[in-house]
Amino acid sequence: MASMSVKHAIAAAKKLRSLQERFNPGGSDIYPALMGDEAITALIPSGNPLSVHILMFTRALREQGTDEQYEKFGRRADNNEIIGTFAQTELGHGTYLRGLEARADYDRGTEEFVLNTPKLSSYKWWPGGLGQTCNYCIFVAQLYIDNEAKGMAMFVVQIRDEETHMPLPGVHVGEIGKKMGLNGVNNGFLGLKDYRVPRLNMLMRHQQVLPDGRFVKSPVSQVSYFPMVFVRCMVARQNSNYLAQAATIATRYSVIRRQSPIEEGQPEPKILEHLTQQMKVIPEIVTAVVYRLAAANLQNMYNETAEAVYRKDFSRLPELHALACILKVATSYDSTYGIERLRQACGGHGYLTAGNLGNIFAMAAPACTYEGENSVLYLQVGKILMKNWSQVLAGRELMPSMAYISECSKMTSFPQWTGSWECLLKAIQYACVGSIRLAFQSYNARVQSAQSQTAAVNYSGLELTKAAELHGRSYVAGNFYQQIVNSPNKHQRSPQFQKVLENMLELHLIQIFFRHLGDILRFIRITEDEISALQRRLEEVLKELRPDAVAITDAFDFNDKILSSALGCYDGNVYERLFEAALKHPLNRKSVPDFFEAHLKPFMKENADNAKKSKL
Ligand SMILES: CCCCCCCC/C=C\CCCCCC(=O)SCCNC(=O)CCNC(=O)[C@H](O)C(C)(C)COP(=O)(O)OP(=O)(O)OC[C@H]1O[C@@H](n2cnc3c(N)ncnc32)[C@H](O)[C@@H]1OP(=O)(O)O
Ligand SMILES: Cc1cc2nc3c(=O)[nH]c(=O)nc-3n(C[C@H](O)[C@H](O)[C@H](O)COP(=O)(O)OP(=O)(O)OC[C@H]3O[C@@H](n4cnc5c(N)ncnc54)[C@H](O)[C@@H]3O)c2cc1C
Repeated sequence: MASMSVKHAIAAAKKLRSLQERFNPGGSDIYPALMGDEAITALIPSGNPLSVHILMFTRALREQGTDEQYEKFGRRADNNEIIGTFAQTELGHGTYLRGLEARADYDRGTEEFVLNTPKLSSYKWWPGGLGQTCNYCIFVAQLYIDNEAKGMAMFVVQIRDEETHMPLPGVHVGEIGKKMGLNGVNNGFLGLKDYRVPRLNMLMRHQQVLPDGRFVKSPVSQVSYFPMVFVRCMVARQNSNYLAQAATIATRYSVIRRQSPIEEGQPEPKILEHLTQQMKVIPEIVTAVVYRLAAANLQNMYNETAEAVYRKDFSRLPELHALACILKVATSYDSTYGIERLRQACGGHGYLTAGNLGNIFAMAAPACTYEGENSVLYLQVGKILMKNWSQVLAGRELMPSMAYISECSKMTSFPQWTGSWECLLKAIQYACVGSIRLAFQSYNARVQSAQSQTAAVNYSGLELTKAAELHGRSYVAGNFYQQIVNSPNKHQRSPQFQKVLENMLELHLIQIFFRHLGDILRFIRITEDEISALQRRLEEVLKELRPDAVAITDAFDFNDKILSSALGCYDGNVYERLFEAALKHPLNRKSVPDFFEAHLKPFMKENADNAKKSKL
C-alpha cells in the first residue's frame, strides 16, 4: 500500500508541478503546493506519504533556517530533489515538548553536533513518511552545550543515502506498523547513535550556536513552534474539506434512497424528507461551510504573521497561536463526529467500503490527535483566556479575536431576549465570558492557595476546557455572522443566494444554541416559550434548506474520483455502483469458495456424523 501511495503521490506531484508552471510560472507561491497536497491527499485514500514533506519539512527549512541554509537544503526540498519529514514526537513523548529526550551535544572541537536518541523512549516515533519514503528529516532535539540544556533546536539530518536509499551509519529507521487509517503514509521510527552533523545543520534563523560554542538565544522561543502552527491552520482547512466530502455523499444518497412512507398509503419518500434525517445531514453541510470560512480567515492571518515573523516582528504570534489551537480543535472534533453522524445517516450502505465514509472518517479522526492533542490544546487556550481575563480586569485592550470578551465583561446582565441572530450570537459569547470568569475564580483561588500555575491549570482543567470550547464557538459563529450579514461583497449576491446564506446562519446559530443550552441557561434567563419558539424555527429552517441541500453540496464541486463513493456519485446510480463494487470482491471470483472443501464441508460433515452417533 505504501509503495502504491508513493507512486500516486509522485505522479500527482508531477502533474501539479506542470499545472503550477502553466498557471503560476516560476511562482514560489505556497498555495499550489498546498492545493497539491490537498489534491494528492484526496486522490490517495490511504493518505499522502509526502504530506509532512510538503507541509512541514520544506516550511521549516524556509522559516527556521537562514537564507544560506535555505539555499543549501530548502531549494532542493522545494524541488523534491530530497524528501523529508518533521521528526519531533518520540515513543515516550508527544505533547510535553520540554520532555523530549533526543539530544544534540555541541562538539566545538569539530564544530559538529552529536545526535543521540539515548533510550528506546527517545526514538522518534510517528513522523509521516519517515518509515520508508524520506531520506532527510528535521530532527527536533534538546540542545546541550557543555552538557548544559539550552532548549529545543531543529537539525537537518540526512537519514538515507541519496543514491541507494540505504539508512546511513548510526541510523535505525523503519515503519511503526498498521494504523486504523492513512496506511499509505508509512509513519516511521528513527533512532540515532552518535550521529554527527556539521554546526550549520542546526536551523539558525532565530537562535544560533557560534563556532566557539556560544549560544545566541531566540528573541521569542515560541517561534520554534511555528511549523506546528501552520499545520494546525491546515488541519482546519483540511478537516472542513473531509466533512464537506462526507456531507456531499450523505446528501446525494439521502435524495436517492427511498424508505418508510411518512403518510399511510403514500409512496416511500426520499429519506431526506424525514425531519430527523434533515437534522442529521443539513447541519453538517452548514458546519462544513462555516469552518471553511473560518479556516480561510485563519490562513490569511497565518500568512500575515509569517511575513511579520520573517521581519522579526513576533507581536501577532500569541493571537495566531490561540486561534490556530482553537480552530484546529473545533474543526477536527466537529468534522470527526459529523462524519460519523453522516455515515449513520446512510444506513447499512454507509458501512460499506464502497461508500468511502469509513475511510473519510479514518482520514479526519487522527487530526484530533496530531499537531497537538485536542484536550491539550483546549487547556492551552484555557490558559491564554486566563491571561486575557487578567488583562480585562486590569482594563487593558485584548487581541481583536477576543475583543468580545471585553465587551461582554462590561454587561451587568443579559439584555431583553429577542431571539434575533445578534441575540443568539451574544448569548453564546455571554456564556463564554461567564465560563471564563468562573474558570478564572477557580484557577485564581488555587494559585492564591499556593498551588503552582501548572497544578492550578490541571485542577481547573474542566472549567478551562469549557471556556476554551465556548470561545471557539463564539469565534466561529461570529465570523460566520460577519460573513453573511456584514460582508462588504454582500450586495454582489443575488437575493436568492443571500437568503440561502441567511438560512444557513439561522441554522448554525440555533444549532449551537441548543448544543450549549445548559451553558447558556447558567448565565441567561430564557423562558420555555422563548426556547420553544427556537425549536419551531429549527424545524422551519431545516424545511427551508431542504430544497437547497443538493445544490449547496454540488457547489463544493468534488469530482467523483475525490469522493470515491458509490453512494455519492454525481449521476446518482447508487445501486448499480454498489453492485458493481460487490462483484469486484475477490470472493465473488468463484461460485464455490476454496474454504468450502478445506474447512466448511468437513466441519458440517463432522457435526452431522456426531448427530447420527448421538441418536444411536
Ligand atoms: C490544505 C492542504 C492539505 C493539508 C493537510 C493537513 C493535515 C495533514 C498533514 C500532515 C499529517 C499530520 C502531521 C502531524 C505532524 C505532527 O503531529 S508534528 C508534532 C506535533 N506536536 C505538537 O503539536 C506538540 C504539542 N505540544 C505543544 O505544542 C506544547 O507543548 C504546548 C503548547 C502544549 C505547551 O507549550 P510549552 O512551551 O511546553 O508550555 P506553555 O507554558 O504552555 O507555553 C509557554 C508559552 O509559549 C506559548 N506558546 C506555546 N505554543 C506556542 C506556539 N505554537 N506559538 C506561539 N506561542 C506558543 C504559550 O502560550 C505560553 O505563552 P505565555 O508564556 O505568554 O503564557
Ligand atoms: C496520523 C498521525 C501522524 C503524525 N505525524 C507526526 C509527524 O509527522 N511528526 C511528529 O513529530 N509527530 C507526528 N504525530 C504524533 C503526534 O503529534 C502526537 O501523537 C501528538 O502530539 C500527541 O502526543 P502523544 O501521542 O505522545 O500523546 P501524549 O502526549 O502521550 O498524550 C496522551 C494523552 O494524554 C493526555 N494528556 C497529555 N498531556 C496532557 C496534559 N498536559 N493535560 C491533560 N491531558 C494530557 C491526553 O488525553 C492525550 O491524548 C502523528 C500522529 C498521528 C496519529
